Amino acid sequence: MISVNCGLCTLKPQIKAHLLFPLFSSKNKTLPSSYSVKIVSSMSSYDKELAAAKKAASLAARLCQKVQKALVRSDVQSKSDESPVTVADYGSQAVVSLVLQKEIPSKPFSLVAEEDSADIRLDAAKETRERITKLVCDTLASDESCSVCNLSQEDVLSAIDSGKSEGGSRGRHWVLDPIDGTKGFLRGDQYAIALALLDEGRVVLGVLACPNLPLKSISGSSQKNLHGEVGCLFYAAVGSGTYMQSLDGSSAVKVQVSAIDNTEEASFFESYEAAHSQHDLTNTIARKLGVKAPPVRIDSQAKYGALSRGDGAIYLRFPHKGYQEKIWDHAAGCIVVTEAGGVATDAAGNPLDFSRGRYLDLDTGIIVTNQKLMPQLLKAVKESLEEKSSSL
Ligand SMILES: Nc1ncnc2c1ncn2[C@@H]1O[C@H](COP(=O)(O)O)[C@@H](O)[C@H]1OP(=O)(O)O
Ligand SMILES: [Mg+2]
Ligand SMILES: [Mg+2]
Ligand SMILES: [Mg+2]
Repeated sequence: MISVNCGLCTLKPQIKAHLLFPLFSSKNKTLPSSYSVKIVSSMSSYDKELAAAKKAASLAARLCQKVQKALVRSDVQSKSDESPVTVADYGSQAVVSLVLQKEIPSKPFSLVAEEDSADIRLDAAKETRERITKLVCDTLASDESCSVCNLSQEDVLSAIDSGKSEGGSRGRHWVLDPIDGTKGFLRGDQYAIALALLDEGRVVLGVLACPNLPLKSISGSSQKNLHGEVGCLFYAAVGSGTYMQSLDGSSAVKVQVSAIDNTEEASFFESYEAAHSQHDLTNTIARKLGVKAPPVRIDSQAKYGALSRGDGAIYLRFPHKGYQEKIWDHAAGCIVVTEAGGVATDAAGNPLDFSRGRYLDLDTGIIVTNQKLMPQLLKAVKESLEEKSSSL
C-alpha cells in the first residue's frame, strides 16, 4: 500500500488534501491504480537532515546521469583493488559533501565515504581533476539555491577527502556510497547514490537515488528489459516509514515490502555480477524454499529500493570468501527496507551493526525479506551453508 507524505503536518487534513491531490498529476506522474492513498505525517527529529540528504543525493544523481549519458574512456580508472572508479564517483562524493556541509553548517561534519582523492592528485591526473571540478561546479550551479559556484580544484579535492572519517558508535556520521554499482553504471544499467546518517551507531535516515530504476514495479523483469519512465528517490527516517518519489520531483508515496508469506510465490534479487555474490549458493537457497521465479539480477542498492516497494520478496547477498562488506554498501538500503516493514540480517540472523567503523563485521552474508518469510529463509540459508561446507 502507498500513502502520501505531505510534509504539511501542521495543516488541517482538509487543507492538506486540497493542497496535495493536484500534485498527483504534476508532470504526468500518476500513482499506479493498484495503490491506495492516504495522507500521513512523517515529521521526525531528523527532518532537516533528511531534506539535506535528499537534495544532496538528487544533485549527485544529476551529475552521474550526465556522465553516464556521454561516458568516455578517460572518465574511467582502476583502483588498487582492480575495481573501477569514474569521474562521476568522485564528482558525486564532492557534491554530496559540499551540499551537506552547506545545508547543515551548525553540526560537526563527519562523513564515511568510499572514495578519496589520492589517485586524482597525481600529476598524470590533471585533466581528470579539471573535469571533476567542472562537473561539480556545473551541477551545483544548476540548482537555484546554489546559484554561484567558484570552487577551486583544491576545494573539490578536500570535499572528497572529508569522507575519510572512521565512523563508529559515538556522535553523528554521514555514510556515503557516491556510486554504488559502478560496474552497472559503466554498462549503462542500474546504480545508486546511497546516503545514510548514523546517530550513536544507529542508522537514523537513508536516501537511495536510483536514476535508472523504473518508477513502476520491475517485478518479473530482468535488468536488460526494464521499461517505462525511470529515476526513483527512496528515503526513510527512523520511525517514519519509507517513501518514494521521482527524481524530477513528483509527490512522494509511502511504500511497503511485499506481504507474501508463501515462499513458492516469492521472487528474489541478487547481484548482476557473479563476482560479487555466490550465485550457486543463492540458487540452492531458492530451491530449498521452492521459489519458482528465476532470480532478478540487478546492480547496486537499487535492489533494496525495489524490495522496499514489494517488487520482489527476498534479497540474497553472499560475497566470495575474503570480501569484507563496507557500511556504505548497506546503511541506506537497510533503513529503506526496514522502515518499509522488512528485515535485514546477516546469514545467522543477527542485525547489521553499522557502529563498528568503515566495515561491517558479518557472519557470511546478508539476507533481506519481510517478517513472515524470515524464519523460513534463515532455515534454508543455514541448511545450504552447512551442505556447502560439508561438500568442500
Ligand atoms: N569483489 C566484490 N565482491 C562483492 N562486492 C563487491 C566486490 N567489488 C565491489 N563490490 C561492491 O558490491 C556492490 C555492488 O554490488 P552488486 O553486485 O549488488 O551490484 C558495490 O558496492 C560494489 O562496490 P562499488 O560501490 O564500488 O560499485
Ligand atoms: Mg567502488
Ligand atoms: Mg558500493
Ligand atoms: Mg561505490
